[in-house]
Amino acid sequence: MIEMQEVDKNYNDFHFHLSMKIPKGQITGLIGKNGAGKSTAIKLILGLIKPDSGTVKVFGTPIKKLEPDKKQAIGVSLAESGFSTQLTISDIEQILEKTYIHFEKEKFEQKCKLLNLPKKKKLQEFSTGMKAKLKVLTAITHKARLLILDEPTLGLDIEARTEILDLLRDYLIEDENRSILITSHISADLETLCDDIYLVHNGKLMLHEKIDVILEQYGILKVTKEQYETLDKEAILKIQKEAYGYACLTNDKNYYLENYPQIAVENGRIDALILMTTGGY
Ligand SMILES: Nc1ncnc2c1ncn2[C@@H]1O[C@H](COP(=O)(O)OP(=O)(O)OP(=O)(O)O)[C@@H](O)[C@H]1O
Repeated sequence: MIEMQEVDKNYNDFHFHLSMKIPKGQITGLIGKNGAGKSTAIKLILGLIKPDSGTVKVFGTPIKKLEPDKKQAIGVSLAESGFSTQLTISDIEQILEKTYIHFEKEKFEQKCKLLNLPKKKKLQEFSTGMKAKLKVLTAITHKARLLILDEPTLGLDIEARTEILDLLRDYLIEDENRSILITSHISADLETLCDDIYLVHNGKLMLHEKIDVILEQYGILKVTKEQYETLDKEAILKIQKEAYGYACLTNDKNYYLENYPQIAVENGRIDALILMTTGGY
């Protein structure tokens, strides 16, 4: 669905370099702290900015050369909705109807009701949650095969986040060949949604792993200075100094659970992974 090969983009002192593959039927999470390069990746994929070198293909073709019907098969949700704040949902519905050949009007209206989105209010009167839901809704209601979502749950409370994640799950249930690329800076939401995770930091790939592997095999060992001295460090990826001793990131927690029963081992969670992989030594 998406293939990014050895792509470079330089902004003053920020150097982005990434290769990434998003196959059919998979939800891929692109995660990293603020300023890691997530939006840069999305803009490169959508052809909104040009790479300095490398290639980006969507459906096997550089985005600028995509035929119109293939462009219609991409659903996008970016930081800015692209709609004037003077518009209402009724206005937007008409725009979507004219823009997309496969616009699903009934589904759009039904979901607006379900999500309590008012049809007659102008966007400028919408809350953050309402705007976020509308952005995702416009991306999923024209039978897109690929969704590209930049921080769709940013700044939302748990209820609004759950509603958005449910929309995305329903979208995938409708057709298992669909794919989603979703970015987030710190979010446990992605653990329940994604199949695959790319973790970026300072424009570079720090980790690419299946979510199942992260949850089953990654862990953080909490060790005292004495325990640290005798610890087998073969499967330790990162070490961080703590008040009690050290926190050690491993991709083989079961080895430590079996061989060092006295050591406390926390399960690998995405938030902890971001902190450990981008800090420590
Ligand atoms: N047009 C631009 N000109 C110069 N620098 C830019 C430009 N766009 C982005 N950058 C820089 O690129 C870096 C990565 O920004 P990017 O928006 O991709 O990060 P991000 O991971 O999406 O962050 P956030 O979670 O805060 O949205 C930042 O240092 C940013 O200042």
